[in-house]
Amino acid sequence: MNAGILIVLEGGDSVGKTTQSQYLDQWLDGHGVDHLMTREPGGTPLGARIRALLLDPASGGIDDRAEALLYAADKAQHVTEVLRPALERGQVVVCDRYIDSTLAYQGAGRILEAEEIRALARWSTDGLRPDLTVLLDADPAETTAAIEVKDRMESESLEFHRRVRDEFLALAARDPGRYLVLPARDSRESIAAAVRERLAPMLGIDTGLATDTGLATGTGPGIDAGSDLSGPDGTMRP
Ligand SMILES: Nc1ncnc2c1ncn2[C@@H]1O[C@H](COP(=O)(O)OP(=O)(O)OP(=O)(O)O)[C@@H](O)[C@H]1O
Ligand SMILES: Cc1cn([C@H]2C[C@H](O)[C@@H](COP(=O)(O)O)O2)c(=O)[nH]c1=O
Repeated sequence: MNAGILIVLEGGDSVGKTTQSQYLDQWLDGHGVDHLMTREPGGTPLGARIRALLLDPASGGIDDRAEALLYAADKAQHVTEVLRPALERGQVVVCDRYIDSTLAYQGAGRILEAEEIRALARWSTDGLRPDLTVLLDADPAETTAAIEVKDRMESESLEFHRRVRDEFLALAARDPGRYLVLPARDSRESIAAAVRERLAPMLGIDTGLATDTGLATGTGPGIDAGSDLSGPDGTMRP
């Protein structure tokens, strides 16, 4: 039985998961919520080495099933070493990618047998499911295709990334109570506000304002230069 809450950010490559993780991290900090930010693949020392293998274009033609098993190994280690202990401590855990990435990329993207991939994902995570998945949705022609230097997964075809997107949307449609689906090319701040609005009641945060950022005016976020978090005068937007 977990005392904590597992929130997952999902979506295709370059849809803005890291950006939204940073907003969320700052909001949780601002409200004094004991939380942990992590990601897959690469949320453990072993996972970091698996991630490097999986994403390096020099790894070349990794067999599809070998790829699925490497992602599964990363998950198993991450659940045991990081996710379960944090949830048992009662922390709010925010994870950049989780099971749905396996179902979407290995299942739909690589066209592996869906039931086998589901079983592998369940087994590797020891049945640990997210409390909420935030799916950032965008046409990969606008996101993945625009990446200048691509890793091994990002280098897959547009058709591959379209299958991935369609599977993410299908997973969300099957279980709408556990998903928040947001258009990934809306403004960064409006996406962050929608995430906060959904999470506040789950976390018992009384924001007072739906637009609450959890940040004091004038505290600078560590978000990239493309961010629209700060207003024209450098202060936080309300
Ligand atoms: N809402 C948005 N609208 C337009 N551009 C955005 C938005 N959010 C983030 N970006 C930009 O898109 C790029 C990718 O963002 P980010 O790194 O957050 O995505 P990601 O999903 O974490 O990527 P990856 O798949 O590599 O992990 C960055 O240049 C970022 O500034
Ligand atoms: C967890 C997981 C990830 N992937 C893919 C998705 C991305 O292309 C990369 C991870 O890169 P990011 O910069 O962290 O987004 O790996 C996957 O295919 N299967 C998975 O289970």
